[in-house]
Amino acid sequence: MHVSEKAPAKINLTLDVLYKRQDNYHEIEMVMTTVDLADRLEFTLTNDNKIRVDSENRFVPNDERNLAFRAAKLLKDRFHVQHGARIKIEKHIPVAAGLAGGSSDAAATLRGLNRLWNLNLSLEELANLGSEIGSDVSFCVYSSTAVARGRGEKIEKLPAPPSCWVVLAKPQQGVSTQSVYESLSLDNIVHPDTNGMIEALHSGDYWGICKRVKNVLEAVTLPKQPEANQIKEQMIHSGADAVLMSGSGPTIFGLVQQETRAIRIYNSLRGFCEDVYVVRMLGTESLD
Ligand SMILES: C[C@](O)(CO)[C@H](O)COP(=O)(O)OP(=O)(O)OC[C@H]1O[C@@H](n2ccc(N)nc2=O)[C@H](O)[C@@H]1O
Ligand SMILES: Nc1ncnc2c1ncn2[C@@H]1O[C@H](COP(=O)(O)OP(=O)(O)OP(=O)(O)O)[C@@H](O)[C@H]1O
Repeated sequence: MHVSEKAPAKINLTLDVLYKRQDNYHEIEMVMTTVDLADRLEFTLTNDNKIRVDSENRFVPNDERNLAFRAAKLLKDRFHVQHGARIKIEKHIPVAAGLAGGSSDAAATLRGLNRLWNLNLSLEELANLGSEIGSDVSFCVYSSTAVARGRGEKIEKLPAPPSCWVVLAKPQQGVSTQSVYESLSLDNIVHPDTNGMIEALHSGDYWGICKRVKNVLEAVTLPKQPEANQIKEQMIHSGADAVLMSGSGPTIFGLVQQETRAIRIYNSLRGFCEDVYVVRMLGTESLD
């Protein structure tokens, strides 16, 4: 028996850091949505009581370090599941990019195995379990549009942004999320207008959304990433409606309404950046 799940990439429309907590995580507030760049996962029921992951990607481990493996193990242990599963991951989301690829695979695994193993858990229960794996996993369980608070696990759903094109470009040099948070200076942060962004989403105001995109982690990552700066400048120069770094980076995304302009931006980046994509904004659950 097989089931399959789509694991979409997320982008941050805002990312704000409020303070550093006692547990060394940061209290954050961020508006996130999803784009139609997705990994595909297939789950096969096995009788051997084992979990096996196969990602066929040299940057992704297939053992217990894989976030999909950890999600499967968590479900299996917590609910005393006596079956096994083979998890095949077809990677399309670039790795260590700020697009929550691993978190989305973990979330898709929670949804997929919930079905394969007939556990009948709600999305809310899966999202709570997901927070034990990583801060972005709860959001990825819903894979819609939401404001995330706490360390990222408190999710309040929002309407999807108006339909548009999203150009994504990933510089070659990756970043470590942990070191980005550690290097952030909490003085002099210029905070995003999160409430304004939430209102713009409620009223379907595309230009209001574009005007308010902001990520405070850009201040850490961009000075160390000349390629990301070059991509940002090129996207602005080529007429993107809004340009921002996603998550802790280094991927830069641009929002565009017109397809012809999205393709022009894509072509202008291809000369110096290998990882460039043009996809549709998703924003709502479309997980099949
Ligand atoms: C940058 C974002 O991707 C934005 O969505 C997330 O905040 C990070 O999500 P993630 O990769 O799932 O993060 P985790 O695997 O939970 O944490 C990685 C590391 O990031 C730091 N971290 C993460 C989340 C948070 N609210 N505060 C933090 O300081 C911690 O040092 C942690 O050890
Ligand atoms: N299923 C997976 N897909 C991708 N990376 C994975 C997976 N499982 C574990 N990893 C490891 O996690 C690390 C981060 O990968 P990921 O693609 O999730 O980063 P990211 O997009 O920056 O995440 P985030 O935006 O949540 O910080 C990689 O170094 C990779 O080895």
